Amino acid sequence: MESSRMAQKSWAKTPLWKRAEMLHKAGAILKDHKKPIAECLVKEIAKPATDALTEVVRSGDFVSYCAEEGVRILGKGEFLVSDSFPGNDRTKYCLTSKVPLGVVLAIPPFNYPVNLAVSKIAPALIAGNSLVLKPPTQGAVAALHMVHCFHMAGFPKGLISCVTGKGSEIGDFLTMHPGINCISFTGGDTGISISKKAGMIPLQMELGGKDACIVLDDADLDLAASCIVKGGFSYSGQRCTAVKVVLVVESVADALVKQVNQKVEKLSVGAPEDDCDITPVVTEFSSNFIEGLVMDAKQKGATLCQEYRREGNLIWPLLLDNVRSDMRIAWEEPFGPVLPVIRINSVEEGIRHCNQSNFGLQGCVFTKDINRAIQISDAMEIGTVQINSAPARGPDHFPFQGLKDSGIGSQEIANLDRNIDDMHDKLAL
Ligand SMILES: NC(=O)c1ccc[n+]([C@@H]2O[C@H](COP(=O)([O-])OP(=O)(O)OC[C@H]3O[C@@H](n4cnc5c(N)ncnc54)[C@H](O)[C@@H]3O)[C@@H](O)[C@H]2O)c1
Repeated sequence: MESSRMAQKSWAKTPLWKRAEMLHKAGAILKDHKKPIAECLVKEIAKPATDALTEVVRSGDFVSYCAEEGVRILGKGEFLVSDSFPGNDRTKYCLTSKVPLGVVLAIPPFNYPVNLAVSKIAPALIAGNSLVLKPPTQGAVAALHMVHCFHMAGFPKGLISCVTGKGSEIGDFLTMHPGINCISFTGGDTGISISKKAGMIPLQMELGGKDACIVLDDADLDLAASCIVKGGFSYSGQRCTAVKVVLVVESVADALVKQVNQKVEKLSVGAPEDDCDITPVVTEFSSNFIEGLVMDAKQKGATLCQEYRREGNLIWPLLLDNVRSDMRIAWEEPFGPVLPVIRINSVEEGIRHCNQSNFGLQGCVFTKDINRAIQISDAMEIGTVQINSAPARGPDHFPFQGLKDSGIGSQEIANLDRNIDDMHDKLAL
């Protein structure tokens, strides 16, 4: 904490163009080291090999993009005159510019230990902050390699510190430390408890989701089924933006379920090294939790479209049809390759289900009627709605944020000028 505080002071005085130059260098080095870092992701979090490489490359690109946008956004200030407000003559002038917050604590989750770390690190650094990174337990080795790339680019060590350890053991020390000036967290409900414990500092929270996919009777069912399978089962469903509940109008439900099932049968199940679609989920605890949700739904009468199968932490993809709202899986986030389908009698019923959730991250609507799609999107109380496309974060420069228990603030570079995580407005009167 002390070295971070000291390093930040001189970093804030480093010219903006120089900060950008170093970030560009770090982005390039990160991409040069994509293979060893991706190998860590494969071993540590069972991410399929190709996706692991994509995560590192996209992270390198994001660092460069941040440097570029940062120079533009932070290079500007504002000039105000007093007579634009009633009752004032032109006797006062106001100059504003952005200044850094200080030490930013960055806590990413296990599912994107590199990308979701970099998406906190790069905006914070370009804005003149220092970083204390607490990587997830699973993914810590990949994160250490990634931080090493920043050090190789010439960033002083104290500026980016990586503190490994279990969140349950070192989390409180870090999040409640008086030397922290901002917390940028991505993860589950832990974020809610952190927000209650943290002091009076800016918080940015990207938390869980229960992304609903509403399918109307006029939808292109083949497209909807492809997006549901991609959205629901990529990285074995361990994505905040995974489709986590399908709400389909009864008249097309049989046809949709049939098409989704046909695609589910084709998913490969096995090792991440073999680039299988479905790989083991992250922990035994997680596997047991997913199994609990499946068994609860089964007991209460859901239709299991495939046989439930599990070997260790490897869970075969499963579609659960005829799920009802008294089942846990209708509301809880499995973070695994199991996807509930709720049949609805009207679009309003689908919107109601979506809005009753305590989450409000993303969702999607499938219909050929774009006017209806926009009206439904507007009615869904969530951060982002995808029309005729699966929920997803990105491209990485798009703003991304959750409502309700899904988060506070938006992390993206497009919002750098409005984003209190990385800087605040300084007034010079
Ligand atoms: N909204 C988003 O952008 C987004 C993106 C990815 C994942 N997620 C969410 O993340 C969750 C899955 O990730 P996870 O299992 O790693 O989440 P998690 O909340 O268990 O852990 C997230 C991070 O918090 C740390 N942590 C744990 N206890 C802590 C404590 N007391 N103090 C400080 N840090 C602590 C963990 O070590 C990890 O680094 C899902 O709920 C998913 O929806 C959200």
